[in-house]
Amino acid sequence: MKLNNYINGQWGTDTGADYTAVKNPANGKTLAEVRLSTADDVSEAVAAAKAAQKKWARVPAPKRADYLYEIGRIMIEKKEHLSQVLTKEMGKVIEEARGEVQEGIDMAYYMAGEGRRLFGETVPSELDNKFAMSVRAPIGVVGLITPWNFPVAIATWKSFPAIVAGNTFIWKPATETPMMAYEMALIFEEAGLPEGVANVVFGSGGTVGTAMIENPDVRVISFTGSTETGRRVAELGGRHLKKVSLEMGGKNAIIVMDDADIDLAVDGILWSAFGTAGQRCTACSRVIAHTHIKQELEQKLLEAMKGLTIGDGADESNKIGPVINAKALEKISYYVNVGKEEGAKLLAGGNTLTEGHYTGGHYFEPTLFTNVAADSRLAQEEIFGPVISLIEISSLEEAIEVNNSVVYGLSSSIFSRDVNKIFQAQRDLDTGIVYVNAGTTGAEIHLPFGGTKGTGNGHRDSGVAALDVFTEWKSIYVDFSGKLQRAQIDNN
Ligand SMILES: NC(=O)c1ccc[n+]([C@@H]2O[C@H](COP(=O)([O-])OP(=O)(O)OC[C@H]3O[C@@H](n4cnc5c(N)ncnc54)[C@H](O)[C@@H]3O)[C@@H](O)[C@H]2O)c1
Repeated sequence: MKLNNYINGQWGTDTGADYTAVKNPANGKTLAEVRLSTADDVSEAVAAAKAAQKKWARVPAPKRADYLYEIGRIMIEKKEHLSQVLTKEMGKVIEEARGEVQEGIDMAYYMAGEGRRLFGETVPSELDNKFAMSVRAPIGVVGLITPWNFPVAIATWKSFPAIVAGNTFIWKPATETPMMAYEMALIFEEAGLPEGVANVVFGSGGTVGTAMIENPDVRVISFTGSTETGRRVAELGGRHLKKVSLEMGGKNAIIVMDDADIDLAVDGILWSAFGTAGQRCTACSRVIAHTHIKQELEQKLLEAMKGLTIGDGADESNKIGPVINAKALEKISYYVNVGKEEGAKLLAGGNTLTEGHYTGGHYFEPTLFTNVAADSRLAQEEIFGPVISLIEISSLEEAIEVNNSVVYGLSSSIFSRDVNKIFQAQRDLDTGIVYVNAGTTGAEIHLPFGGTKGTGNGHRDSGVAALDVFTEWKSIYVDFSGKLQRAQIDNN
C-alpha cells in the first residue's frame, strides 16, 4: 500500500515520487510505504488551501461545526478499525489506542460546540453613540506539524479548532505514523469537507516542515514534538514573522509525600511511567519520594512491576507495547548507561528484549533507578522510554524545588492527604498541568494542554485556549452619531 498526499480533495498518484517504509514496531514488518513529498507538493497544497479559505471563512461557524459533528460520527463508526491501525503503526496497547481515538471523537464534538460560541466581547465605548466589540477572526492557511506518539489525538487538537474557526490547513504528520493521517484524510473526505479545507502532505520535517514554515501564505505553524526540533521551528518561524505555537518535551515528576496513600501512588506511577512504554510527553520519568516512605515505595513499586506484561499491543493481555523504533531503543539504553555511570542504583530492568516473541520488535524492560541525584543527566533529560528515576527529598519545599529544576514544565503530580500541602504544591509547581492524587498523564480535551519553560512558548492546545492559536482578535468600533467623534484626544 502506497500512501499519497491528500490535496484539494484529491489523492495524489505515485508517479515520480520517493517513498519510505512504515514499519510495525511490534515486529518490524512493513505495513505501507509513504510518500516523501517535496517543497513543490507543499506549494500545491498551500495554494489549494489558500484558494479555499476565503469561501470557508464565509460559511457560518455553526455550519462549519456540522462537518465536525459528521467527522465525529464517522470516527465513532470506525473506532475499532482506527484503534487497530493505530496500535499496528505506533505500538501502543490496544486499550490505549481506543482511548486515543475516543479523545479525537470527544474533540470533534467539543469543538463543534464552539461553532455556536466563538465568543468575542462587547464593551462600552468611551464616546456617546458608539458601539465597541471584539470578535475572533480566522487567520487563513495554517500549518500543523505533529509527532508520532499521539498520531490521532494531537492532530484533532489542532485541526478541529482550526476548521471551526474558519481556517484551512496543511497537516504534516510524523513519518513514523502516516497511516493514521491517511485514515483521517479518508474521514475528512467522507464527511464532505469542501475541497482544499483539509490537506495532508506526507514527508520529512526537514523538507515538508521547512517548506511550510517558509511559505508566506501559511500564517500559523502549530507544532508538537521535541524541544530540539521546536527550537528550530521557532527560529525559522521567527525569521518569517510567523505565529508559532509550540508544544514540546517533558521531564514530568510525581511527588510522593510521607502522608500519601502509597498503594494509590504506586498505581499512579506505574500507569504514568510505563503506559505507552513511557512515550507520552506527560510520562512520569521522575519520582520524588519523601525519605520516610522511600523504602516502602521502592518495595511496592518493584512488586507491582513484576505484574507488567510486555509484548505486541494488539494482544489485549499486554500492558506495555514496544517503543517506536531502533533509534528510540538505542537512546533508552544510552541513558541507562549514563545513569549507571552517574552512580544511580538500578533496581529493576535496564535491558532491551530481543528473543522469542520479542524478535524483530523494539521492546525495553520497565526500568527503575533509585538514589538518583536531582541534578544528574538521568534526572534532567527527556529519555522518552519506560525509565523511572527515584529521587529522595525530606520536605515539600525541596520536592517542589527538585520538580522545578528541569528545563521542561509540562506536567507534575503530588500524592498527599494534607490539604495545605496540596494547595501549596498546585501554586508552586512550575508546570502547565498539575495533578493531585493521580499520575502525570490523563489530560481531558476541554482543558488547556501545554507547558511552561522548555515545553512551550505560551500557547496551548485543547480547550477553548486552542482557539487563541487559530484566531486573530479584531476590534470593531461602530459610530452611529452621524458626526466625526474624535477619540484619542483630551476631551476634558
Ligand atoms: N507537549 C506536548 O503536547 C507533546 C505531545 C506529544 C509529544 N511531545 C514531544 O514530542 C517528542 C516526540 O515526538 P517526535 O519524536 O515525533 O518529535 P520530533 O521533534 O522528532 O518530530 C515532531 C514533528 O516535527 C517534524 N520535524 C522534524 N524536523 C523538522 C524541522 N526541521 N522542521 C519542521 N518540522 C520538523 C517531524 O517530522 C514530526 O512531524 C517528545 O519530545 C515529546 O515529549 C510533546
